[in-house]
Amino acid sequence: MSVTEKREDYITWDEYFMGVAILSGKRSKDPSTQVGACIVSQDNKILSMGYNGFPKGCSDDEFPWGKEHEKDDPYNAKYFYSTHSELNAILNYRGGSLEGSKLYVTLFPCNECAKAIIQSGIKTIVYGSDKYDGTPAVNASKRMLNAAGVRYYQYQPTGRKIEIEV
Ligand SMILES: O=c1ccn([C@H]2C[C@H](O)[C@@H](COP(=O)(O)O)O2)c(=O)[nH]1
Ligand SMILES: [Zn+2]
Repeated sequence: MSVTEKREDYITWDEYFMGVAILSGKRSKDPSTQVGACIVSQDNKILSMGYNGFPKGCSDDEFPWGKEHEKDDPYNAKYFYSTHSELNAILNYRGGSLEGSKLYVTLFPCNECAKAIIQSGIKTIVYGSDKYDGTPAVNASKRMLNAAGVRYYQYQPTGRKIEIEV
């Protein structure tokens, strides 16, 4: 029997782009927090993706992944070295302007990412976790995003399970 009706259980744009951001985060080698990002145009085209990791040439096997020495020995902790997923997504874009685009990201952007987001022209952020809400970095981020008129809202999970075999 041939099927002629349109499928109705296809995923929404938000599920699609947050799903891509989550999948991108699966590339991260960070043992504690994996973050993925996906930048989308106003007409729903994926422009760029990124995840948190060390810059090119900085070996995942040689640079430190720990965070416990953050205060007493920052040289041997990850924070000086990891490029955040949002910044990687912005830097990975080779097509020109990101003006008016939308960012899907699995963790609320820090203050450093907020600066890059604002300056690149991204106008909307859809974020997943806000686990660092209330920290100085996220407070500063929200302060700048609010001042710059960048809209942000938390992704509401639909509970849909998407299984892929790779
Ligand atoms: O805006 C952000 C903030 C953080 N990240 C990355 C940077 C690190 O690799 C982890 C955070 O590690 P913790 O162990 O949770 O401190 O997340 C990011 O990509 N974007
Ligand atoms: Zn950041």
